[in-house]
Amino acid sequence: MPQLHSTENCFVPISEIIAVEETEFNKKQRNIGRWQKMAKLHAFTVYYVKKARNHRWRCSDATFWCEDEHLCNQWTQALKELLEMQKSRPKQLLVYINPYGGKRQGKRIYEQKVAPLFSLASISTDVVITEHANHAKDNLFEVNIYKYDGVVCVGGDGMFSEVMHGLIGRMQKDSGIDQNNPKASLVQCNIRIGIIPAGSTDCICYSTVGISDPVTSALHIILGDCQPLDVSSVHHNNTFLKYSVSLLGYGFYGDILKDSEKKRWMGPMRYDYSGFKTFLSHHYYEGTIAYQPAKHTHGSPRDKERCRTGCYICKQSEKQLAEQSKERGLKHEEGEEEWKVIKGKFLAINAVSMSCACPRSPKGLSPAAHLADGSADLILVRKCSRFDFLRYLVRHTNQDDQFDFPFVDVYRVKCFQFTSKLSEDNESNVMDIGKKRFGQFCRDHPACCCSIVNSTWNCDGETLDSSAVEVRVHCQLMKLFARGIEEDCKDEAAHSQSSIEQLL
Ligand SMILES: Nc1ncnc2c1ncn2[C@@H]1O[C@H](COP(=O)(O)OP(=O)(O)OP(=O)(O)O)[C@@H](O)[C@H]1O
Ligand SMILES: CCCCCCCCCCCCC/C=C/[C@@H](O)[C@H](CO)NC(C)=O
Ligand SMILES: [Ca+2]
Repeated sequence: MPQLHSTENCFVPISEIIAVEETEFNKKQRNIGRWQKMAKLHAFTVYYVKKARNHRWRCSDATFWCEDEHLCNQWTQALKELLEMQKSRPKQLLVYINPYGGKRQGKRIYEQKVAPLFSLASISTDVVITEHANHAKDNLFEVNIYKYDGVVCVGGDGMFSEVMHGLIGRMQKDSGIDQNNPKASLVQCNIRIGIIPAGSTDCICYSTVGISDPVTSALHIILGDCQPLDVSSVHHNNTFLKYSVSLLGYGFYGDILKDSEKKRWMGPMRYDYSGFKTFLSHHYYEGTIAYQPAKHTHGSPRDKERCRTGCYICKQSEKQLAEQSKERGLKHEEGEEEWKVIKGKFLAINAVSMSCACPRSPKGLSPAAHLADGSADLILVRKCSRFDFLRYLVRHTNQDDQFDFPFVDVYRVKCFQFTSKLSEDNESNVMDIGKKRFGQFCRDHPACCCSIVNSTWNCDGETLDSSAVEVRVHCQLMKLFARGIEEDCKDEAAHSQSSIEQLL
């Protein structure tokens, strides 16, 4: 009876095999004398995902060989057929590379680390190297997107945002939905986006995969992972401004972004420089926030549990969404629910639809936020001393609870509106013109850092023009090639049922 031998003893679920290839078996590689006397050997190599520490994935391989050519072919054929049955895997991808994102390494990263893996997995690609901002977004309105199984962006959060706007915008256009209507039920986008991180913050990649690593992300794309994602729409006066999936930040994060845009030449360091400058300036802003609590979801921003692969809370929201679309026509009760109103002076107003974990802040701005529960966490940091604000910021980087301060409030919301004091004054026409012209800072208290100019909104790394905004979370509006952060990758692999070892 002919036997199959292998170079490695390993246990690999079919779902984690990248490719199977016939191999030239090189006897010289094996320094065992008796092999020299053997008849011609036939071999095939299985490329598979090896899970390393900290959510990092690598491509590993094991070669199997035997003397019987027929047996070897049967194995190769059977494995290839099993791979063909993995229907969620992409075959054709549209790739956009921002050559100027982050440390300007996007093109090199794609060519050296990602393209060889896509080619190993027999994925065909159309690659566009962007020539200017909005190139990818505009292009997505022109190409036949329906022939692709997914769109990949190589760059940072800003590049992802472009691709997301292109895809969501295109879906609404093709379905006749008016994006300017803040109450419109948007059409879900089923074409998945893959992110190859090559930016400065890479928060969306980190929060959905657990690491910013191009090879890991490429492997998630190859395996055909699928992670639904909440998207917030931002409007001003019935005009659509932007979509957001990570941070919508007014005050501190808005000011950092505005300052850092002038320092793009610094690369990722610009955020540290502008962060320090903004921290020292200690500006706070007056305004009114009205929000509707997210009553449909059971979680709370103060939960100890985190959103992880297969998250129960996100699954519940998915079920609710499916029920809602079945009952289409029966309008749901958003308008009837009560609005809560908060007025105050704030150093930062942050609304996050996901944790916003990134290498700078590994647990994120709201560690218990969910990727796909149809809600955002609204974090209000009220006027406090510089020292207290520093304590708050430092808690983004350690294990302590960043919401455990008397000057920080957090709410899980499904929609909110913000109006700055300045625009309220403007609208009610009681604005003192002298204030507008001369006083950048509060004339009553010159040293109090109370800014009577508006801050701007940082929307996933892009500045918005209006300070008054209306924001609504659209549950699971789009999908990524990701699976959320895994609890413990190694254990999961060891417990999987479908494996080569079982087949052997
Ligand atoms: N060829 C290009 N030239 C100039 N700008 C571009 C080009 N291609 C894309 N962009 C724009 O560059 C902006 C920033 O890119 P990207 O997000 O990749 O890097 P980053 O800003 O360094 O990283 P992060 O967003 O993670 O902080 C994007 O908003 C995108 O619109
Ligand atoms: C004195 C210690 C201060 C440490 C403060 C660390 C906090 C860093 C938290 C960064 C969160 C970033 C959230 C993501 C925002 C992105 O959308 C955006 C675009 O990439 N990035 C930024 C920096 O605005
Ligand atoms: Ca969410």
